[in-house]
Amino acid sequence: MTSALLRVAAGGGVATLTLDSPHNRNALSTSLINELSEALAAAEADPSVRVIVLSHTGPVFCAGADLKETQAAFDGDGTLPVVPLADLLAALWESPKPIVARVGGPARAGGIGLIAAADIVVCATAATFAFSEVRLGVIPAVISVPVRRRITARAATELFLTGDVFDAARAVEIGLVTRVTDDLDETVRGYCESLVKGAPAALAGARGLLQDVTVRDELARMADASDHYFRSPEGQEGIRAFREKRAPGWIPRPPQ
Ligand SMILES: C/C(=C\C(=O)SCCNC(=O)CCNC(=O)[C@H](O)C(C)(C)COP(=O)(O)OP(=O)(O)OC[C@H]1O[C@@H](n2cnc3c(N)ncnc32)[C@H](O)[C@@H]1OP(=O)(O)O)CC(=O)O
Repeated sequence: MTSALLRVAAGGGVATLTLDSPHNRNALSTSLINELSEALAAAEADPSVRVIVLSHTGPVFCAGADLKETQAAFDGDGTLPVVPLADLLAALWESPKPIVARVGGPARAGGIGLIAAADIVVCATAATFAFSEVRLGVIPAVISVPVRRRITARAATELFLTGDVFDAARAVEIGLVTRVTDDLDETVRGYCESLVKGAPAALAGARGLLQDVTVRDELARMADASDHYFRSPEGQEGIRAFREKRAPGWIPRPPQ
């Protein structure tokens, strides 16, 4: 399956799902999320596929939730992508097949959710990361579910609260990324060659050792929390400011 937003290629036991919406930095629209979910299900159902690679075209791995689509939802003409994103992250987390992420450039917010759900993450030296949600008036709710299972609590606290950009070396240090290299394709190929040597049922079982059964329920709860913040006055101001390319104007107020 190849569509307007996603390219799918298979060969040598590897299915590569390539985010292909470089004009908006592979932002996670509902359509792209649904296409990823369908391609993931197809790869899982195909016995010739032993390993799944998440990749991208363009300079950016993934800019997180599609903030322009989000605005359309506020205007009554669209949907928020957080519920389908929660379902996609649950499916990635529970997949019986190993997943390798090939990250050639920046990842932000929801894009880091995809990375955290992968088993092995190979990134370029120039890749950068940020949990930018609080700067937009929203929270890293859905993505916190896989991310908190990868990185230390100290790092999650610092990075979720500051929203600061961090580099590839820091991403390895905190456990988000497996390997930093400028030989991205060769390194990904090497991991895939190792993974296809494993017995399929044993690989699924080994992956299962690292999965915990609470993830799907937690993701559903976090999708509700995320939806709340996206629709809040702060969320709407942050996203409007992004669209209008200006700094948001936060109005201090007591907690709700
Ligand atoms: C899942 C949950 C929350 C979220 O995910 S909230 C989303 C948070 N995402 C961000 O804060 C990223 C915003 N984007 C950037 O910071 C930068 O674009 C970039 C990723 C660092 C790339 O920079 P670059 O300079 O290469 O590109 P431009 O900024 O010039 O963007 C080009 C083009 O793409 C549009 N765009 C970028 N990001 C998005 C986006 N997220 N949604 C929609 N569109 C995006 C940008 O507007 C430009 O378009 P033009 O029309 O050309 O202006 C919540 C939970 O976890 O629960």
